[in-house]
Amino acid sequence: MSAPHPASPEARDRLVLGVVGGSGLYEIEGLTEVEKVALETPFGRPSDAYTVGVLPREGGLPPVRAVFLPRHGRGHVLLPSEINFRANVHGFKQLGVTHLVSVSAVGSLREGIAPGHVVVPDQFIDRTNGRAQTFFGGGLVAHVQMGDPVDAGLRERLLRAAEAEGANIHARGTCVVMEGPAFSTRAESNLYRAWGADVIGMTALPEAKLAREAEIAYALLAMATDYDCWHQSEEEVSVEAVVAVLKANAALSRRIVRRVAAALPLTTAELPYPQALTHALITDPARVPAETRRRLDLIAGHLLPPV
Ligand SMILES: CSC[C@H]1O[C@H](OP(=O)(O)O)[C@H](O)[C@@H]1O
Ligand SMILES: Nc1ncnc2[nH]cnc12
Repeated sequence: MSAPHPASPEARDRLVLGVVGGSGLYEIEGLTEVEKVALETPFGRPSDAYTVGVLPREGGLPPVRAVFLPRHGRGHVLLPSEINFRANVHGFKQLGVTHLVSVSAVGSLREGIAPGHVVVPDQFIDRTNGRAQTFFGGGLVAHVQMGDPVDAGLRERLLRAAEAEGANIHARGTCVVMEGPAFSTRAESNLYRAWGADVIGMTALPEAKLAREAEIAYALLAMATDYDCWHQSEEEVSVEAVVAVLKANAALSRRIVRRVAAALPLTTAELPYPQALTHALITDPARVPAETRRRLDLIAGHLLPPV
């Protein structure tokens, strides 16, 4: 599926759903007209080939275009620190994705969030280090807003879908994103709890920041798998425990994604996405090097007047 340039009225109107699958979610169900698309981007190669197809919509509406990518690659071969988040998000943008649902396995930092529960966070705390956080640089500077890092409309749809699936839902929450790959120490886990954080993962950032720069609406479906290591009477987190819960979580997250797709409107007029770059660029366009213009064309080309 080739996407029209984002500056074209067609691209800014057509709603395309992206899904990035985390631990345990390496494919989604119900896609038809399936095509595998392997892409290169100016930022390198994404985690895997994208699966592009359509998902059914309810109410007799035509199906919605959907694009899936397993974040850690097929067979879960990439560490969180090895994921090329820029390439992944750029690839979604190339394929015309306007709304991105990110599914992630997280540890719970709260008694009331039990393994198997679903959290739809509205805030993040960034504890990653050394990851490329931006598409910008090389002579073009932008600062996007991150006060509300999650798209309100898409969050609402995730919540409604999770509710309809009978999930145990937490309608908001703060997600700490750590570098990993080792899980937290007990002192760190208790520190994050004292900061007011509710869940902890390793991948939602810089994914959410890059989606914002790419003007893609982003929301996180955080599937709790364990109590990390702070809980006095629960087993400390282990991959074995996470994987056991993940199996059930993956089935639930697939059903939630299908419900979100089924209820999506036809166009972005009804479910708008962030025009995050409109007031974010600060560089004098005349000073932007030609090579940087080329590299950032898909992300910012619609806002750079020709020189
Ligand atoms: C297998 S436990 C740790 C691993 O799981 C989560 O991955 P994802 O966010 O892609 O679901 C967590 O962030 C770690 O990468
Ligand atoms: N306890 C935990 N810490 C960080 N990431 C996780 N993903 C699943 N459980 C986790």
